[in-house]
Amino acid sequence: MKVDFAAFDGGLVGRSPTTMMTSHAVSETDPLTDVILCPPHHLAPVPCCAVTRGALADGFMTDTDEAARQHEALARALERHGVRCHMLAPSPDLPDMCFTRDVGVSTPWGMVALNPAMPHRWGEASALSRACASWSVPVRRITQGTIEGGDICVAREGLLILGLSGERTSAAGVAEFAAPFGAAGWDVLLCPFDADHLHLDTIFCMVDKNEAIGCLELLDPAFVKALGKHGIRIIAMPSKLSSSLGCNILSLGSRHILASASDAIVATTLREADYSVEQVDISQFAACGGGIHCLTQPLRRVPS
Ligand SMILES: NC(=[NH2+])NCCC[C@H](N)C(=O)O
Repeated sequence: MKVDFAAFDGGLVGRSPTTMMTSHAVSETDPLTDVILCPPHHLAPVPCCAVTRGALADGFMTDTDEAARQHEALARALERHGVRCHMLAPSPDLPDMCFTRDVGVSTPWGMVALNPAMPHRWGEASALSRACASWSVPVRRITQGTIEGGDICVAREGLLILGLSGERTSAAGVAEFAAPFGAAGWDVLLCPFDADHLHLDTIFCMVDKNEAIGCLELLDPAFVKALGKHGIRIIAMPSKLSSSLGCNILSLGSRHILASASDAIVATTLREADYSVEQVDISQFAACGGGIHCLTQPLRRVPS
């Protein structure tokens, strides 16, 4: 099937020569081949999370041109690593739409369109479903409760991790999303955390099959212990990275990491641990509550 990217008015349209698109991921750290992004044409600070409320109190206003430059640089960094970027068409009434992570997840059984808790984000899941239909990518939709992608970590084959702050992701959303994983024999670990941190991915992200970075003091001790039992080690990061979005990284696979330029400690620590790290400036997005992990929705990872 030939995909007509001319139908989209996103800033980077036409960059993906893909003819056949597939949604598939069994981990957060297998080599990434395809990602869904959305240009930040209509990015605006919505006072729906602690970080953005703080930015607004400090007088922050989005600089649309700068946000577009930063997003282009992120897309270029992904492409340099061989990742194909598929663009959603940004919608003027969806100010958080560039945070594509939150509205869909690729699983071993294909794409799941999620059910965001925030009313201003409901239209994003429908937009994703429409784009997937145009790409002939089948989509299953969550219908019970709420669940956002920042709380979902398909850690590795056999292990699903779900964040539960009680604000964005609900027990009913977790139950529906986790059901196929449980049925396939996967372990499901829940990580309760303080809603001030918005999503699990602001305080915990996988960097390799058996390794994660995390703001250790903000993570539930029982969760940390359970991860240890699964052989997953957490490289501790300072708690302040939750609000700077520094912990919110993307694994490109094979120990290659995209990280924010804001916090040198992530890059330094990971390089010392034998990762290669590329840093990009995402300050416009961080002020709106999201980082690199939030800006990227993996569509396909190929198990190494
Ligand atoms: N996966 C994430 N941490 N996403 C951040 C989303 C930020 C967005 N302003 C919201 O509050 O919904």
